[in-house]
Amino acid sequence: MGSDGMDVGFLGLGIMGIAMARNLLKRGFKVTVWNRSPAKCEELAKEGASIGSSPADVVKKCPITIAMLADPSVALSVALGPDGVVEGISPGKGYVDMSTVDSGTSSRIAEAVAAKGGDFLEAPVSGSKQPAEMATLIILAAGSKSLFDKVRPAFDAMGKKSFYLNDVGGGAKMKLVVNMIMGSMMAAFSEGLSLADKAGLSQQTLLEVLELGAMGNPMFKMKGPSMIDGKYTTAFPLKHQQKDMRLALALGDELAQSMPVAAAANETYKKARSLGLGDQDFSAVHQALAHEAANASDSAKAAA
Ligand SMILES: NC(=O)C1=CN([C@@H]2O[C@H](COP(=O)(O)OP(=O)(O)OC[C@H]3O[C@@H](n4cnc5c(N)ncnc54)[C@H](OP(=O)(O)O)[C@@H]3O)[C@@H](O)[C@H]2O)C=CC1
Ligand SMILES: O=CC(=O)O
Repeated sequence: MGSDGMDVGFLGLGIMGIAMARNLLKRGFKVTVWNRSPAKCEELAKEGASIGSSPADVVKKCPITIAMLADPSVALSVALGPDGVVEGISPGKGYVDMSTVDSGTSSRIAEAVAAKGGDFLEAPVSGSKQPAEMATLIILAAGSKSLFDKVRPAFDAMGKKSFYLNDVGGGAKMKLVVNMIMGSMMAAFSEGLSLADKAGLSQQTLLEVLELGAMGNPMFKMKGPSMIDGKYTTAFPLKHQQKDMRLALALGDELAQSMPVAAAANETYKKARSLGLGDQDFSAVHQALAHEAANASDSAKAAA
């Protein structure tokens, strides 16, 4: 399916949003963008985008508006705040929020959009900076089925597979489960690298052993070598991974689902944030463990 010159609004040009909006432009969509920091809009304007003056302005200009924003409080303020999305909604307009948020946030936005006669779809994505650039995201949509069908060409321009997961909440919850697993895996991987190092083993050999067996996976393969070098170039900011752990744990609380592994991993991400690592890649959780190790060895020296 092609774009047929379809008009789409795009709010939020962070690491993910700028790559996704760029793919829409490349596939022939007419894109109107808005971002809190205007410099990023200028960058896309050079590639053919129009710039809206506020979220409400973008929604008024476009039949469908997509958002990719930091977290629940930002998603709520951009949707419901002054000059926000809901101010621009009128019957027939569609709003697609692709940010990773909890289902309660999504439902509040859905209700406000519906009250103005609009359609709402939540559509968080699995896949990081590179899949966003390569248009290979996995899209986890839920909400209005007719809006899902209408926005499908745009999803196809940004991703490799789109799931329709029924009522609002289905996409948000699926994304949180997936990222809770990813965050726990990364924390365990970081502990393993640190333990191997302390045990006098080659971390490089550990990577090779993992890769050859059933635990081999693209994430360890891609992130492992730079983690060994202590480099954490941001693709998925650690502060967002910790937000996802927190939201997944809240879902577990609500459903009385025991999640001891995720709870322990969350503590490590919190520690990493407290060390000022929130804007680095989530693999910098490895640094928090190195910090613990350095502190432990300082205490041992002091006690000796
Ligand atoms: N990076 C990744 O690998 C992935 C991220 N996600 C999720 O996608 C969403 C976006 O992620 P990502 O692009 O990495 O995040 P970034 O932190 O790079 O971008 C966040 C976006 O939110 C905007 N924003 C932040 N605070 C405010 C505010 N107070 N008011 C208005 N706008 C604001 C930023 O604007 P400004 O430019 O002005 O700061 C920016 O456009 C998050 O929910 C994240 O969890 C999902 C899959 C992968
Ligand atoms: O949310 C992050 C991702 O890589 O997916």
